[in-house]
Amino acid sequence: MRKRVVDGDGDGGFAVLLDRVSKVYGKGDNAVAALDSVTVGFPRGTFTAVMGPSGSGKSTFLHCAAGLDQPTGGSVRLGGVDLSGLRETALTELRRDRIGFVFQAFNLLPSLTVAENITLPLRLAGRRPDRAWVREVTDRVGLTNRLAHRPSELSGGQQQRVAIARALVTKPAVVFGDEPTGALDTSTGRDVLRLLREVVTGTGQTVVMVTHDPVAASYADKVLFLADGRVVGDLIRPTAEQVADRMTHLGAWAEAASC
Ligand SMILES: Nc1ncnc2c1ncn2[C@@H]1O[C@H](COP(=O)(O)OP(=O)(O)OP(=O)(O)O)[C@@H](O)[C@H]1O
Repeated sequence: MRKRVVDGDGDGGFAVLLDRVSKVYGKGDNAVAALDSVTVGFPRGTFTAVMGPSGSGKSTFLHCAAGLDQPTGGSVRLGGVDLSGLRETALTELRRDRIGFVFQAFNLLPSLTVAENITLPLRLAGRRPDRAWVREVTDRVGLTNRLAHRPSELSGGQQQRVAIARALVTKPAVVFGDEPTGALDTSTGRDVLRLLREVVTGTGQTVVMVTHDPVAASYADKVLFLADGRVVGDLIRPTAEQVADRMTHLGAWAEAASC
């Protein structure tokens, strides 16, 4: 029997809920099933890392969960709202108001100052930035004395902290990270992970992060393992060693499966 997530009151405490989500790229002989009936819920106020071998479907998973890409089957619910029922404008608004993104490559606008980059999502939404809130967010990421600088005048870690402040400024329910520490050195990466951890512990927001790094994953409450577009296991309160061990086995399994 297929597994189903029971969702009593609309979202049942889940910030994001994927129910039998599939994604097939291409058609006929060229069809690739990047996600194969994935059912998983992310409870509010939790930090989840998503891991798996190259090509296992992590990016596709993140894009479908965040409403950046449409599944070919199943449904994604964000805060109780079924994304497949939304028109493009409503989806854009929902993403803007309820979701924050942090990417490996920071994706800051080089010609804008730090302050302008951070408040950009508010201005795009036609909302006047609340000075006290912007101050609090920049304080939290430790950038208050850099507000007039351009991204090129900052280190990689500082640029990623700007990106995190930009992701938090709309007070999103969920922050999605796509390898947020991938371009950073070890100690700067740890600062960013502590910050993401704080987002969950301090304000009860939900973080879902794709990573290749077992140490990064150990900052999460739970690690979800993907292989061949399916969820093949998880670890609760993982240590880096446990994650690395599981990844080694998954990697070997993926290699054997592709032979
Ligand atoms: N636009 C696309 N068209 C066709 N196939 C695609 C497309 N995007 C991804 N795929 C395929 O879907 C599968 C999953 O890809 P995805 O990028 O989600 O994996 P991943 O786990 O994020 O990989 P990596 O760790 O290497 O970034 C792969 O087999 C990939 O080749």
